[in-house]
Parts: sequence; structure tokens; C-alpha cells
Amino acid sequence: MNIIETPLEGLLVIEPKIWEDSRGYFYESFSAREFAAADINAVFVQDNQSFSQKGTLRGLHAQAPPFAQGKLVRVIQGSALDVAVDIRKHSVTYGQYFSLELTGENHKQMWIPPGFLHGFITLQDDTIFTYKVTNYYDKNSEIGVMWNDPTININWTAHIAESDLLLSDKDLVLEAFSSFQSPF
Ligand SMILES: Cc1cn([C@H]2C[C@H](O)[C@@H](COP(=O)(O)OP(=O)(O)O[C@H]3O[C@H](C)C(=O)[C@H](O)[C@H]3O)O2)c(=O)[nH]c1=O
Repeated sequence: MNIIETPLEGLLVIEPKIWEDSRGYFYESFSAREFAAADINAVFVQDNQSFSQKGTLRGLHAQAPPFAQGKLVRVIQGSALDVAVDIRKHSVTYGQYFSLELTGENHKQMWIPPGFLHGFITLQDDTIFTYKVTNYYDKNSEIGVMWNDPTININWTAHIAESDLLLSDKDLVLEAFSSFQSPF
């Protein structure tokens, strides 16, 4: 697998080796041996999967310590613009984001260590988004910032009209970044 660093220290793009033949394709979607060889410190305890129609925006979410999660994210079917926001208080890139289109065709993944808000917007109907996490879900540890916070200023809607967005009630009332107290 190819590992590509991003401008946010620790946040990585992973391009697995794809084996294609007349039947289709095969690839190792995760290898603890490859992660160890790349010195990526991650022990996964839970896999998540969500199914969304085009224009669904989930985020910006994280879990606070001691339930902070590292996430290995990918799209199995469809496509999504995936976004990670650095909320490590002492990071030189605090408040900055990185985004990448993950699709069922490009097989790209993102390793998002603890200390980042995560979210995505789906760009096609019937998009299946799946990810491995390094800690269990803990509802009381959930933290979040509004998807359209003007300080972070994520360009979500280059592909989707804002009027077509689908968000949960929870995601309509998350915090403003200006008042957000990061626990990282
Ligand atoms: C996250 C989670 C949720 N749930 C249950 C509890 C909720 O009633 C229901 C739907 O959860 P939610 O609306 O929070 O799902 P998303 O909006 O996709 O949340 C995720 O969105 C962004 C993209 C993330 O990176 C996080 O993993 C997560 O916050 O699933 C569980 O049982 N286990 C879990 O790990």
C-alpha cells in the first residue's frame, strides 16, 4: 500500500494495492502488519458502516478522551468527500482541514488519528461508507462542530446544492468552532 502524508501531521491517505483481473478486483482493506511497518499506531475494536443517499452530510464529529477514536475510513460503493479537521490544541494546523474524495472505484482510504473532527458528504445515491475505529462508541463522549462553521470554512457544496443537503437533527445544532473547547 502507498501511504501519502497530508499537510495535517499524522493524517494519512492510504492507497492499497489493487489486484484486478477478468473477474473483478481483490485487495487487502486492512493489514495490521502493513500498519506496523508504517509505524501507524492503531488497534481497531469496532467496524462501522453507513448507507446514504446523495447529499447526506454526517459530521463534524469526534469522541472525547478516554473514548477518542482513530478512524480508518473508506467508501465501498458510491463516493463521498471526506473531511478531517485538526483539533489538537497545540498543533500548528489547529482548525485546518483536509478533504479527499473517497470512492468505490479509487479505493482510497484515510487514516484519521485521534484529535480530529470527522465528517463527509455523499456525492452519489446508495453510497456505502465504512470505517474501523480504535475505540468503542460512547454516546456521552460525543463532541461536534457545525458542518458549515465559517472559521473552518469547509468547501462542502462544490458538488451539491446546499438546498439538497440531508442532515440529522443532531447535526443541525452542533457547536460553533469559536466557542468549541477541544479536549485534545
Ligand atoms: C457512531 C455510532 C452510532 N451508533 C448509533 C447511535 C445513533 O442513534 C445511530 C446513528 O448514529 P449517528 O447519527 O451519530 O451516525 P453518524 O451521523 O453517521 O455519526 C458518525 O458520523 C461521523 C462521520 C463519524 O465519524 C462518527 O463515527 C459518527 O459520529 O447509531 C452506534 O450504535 N455506534 C456508533 O459507533
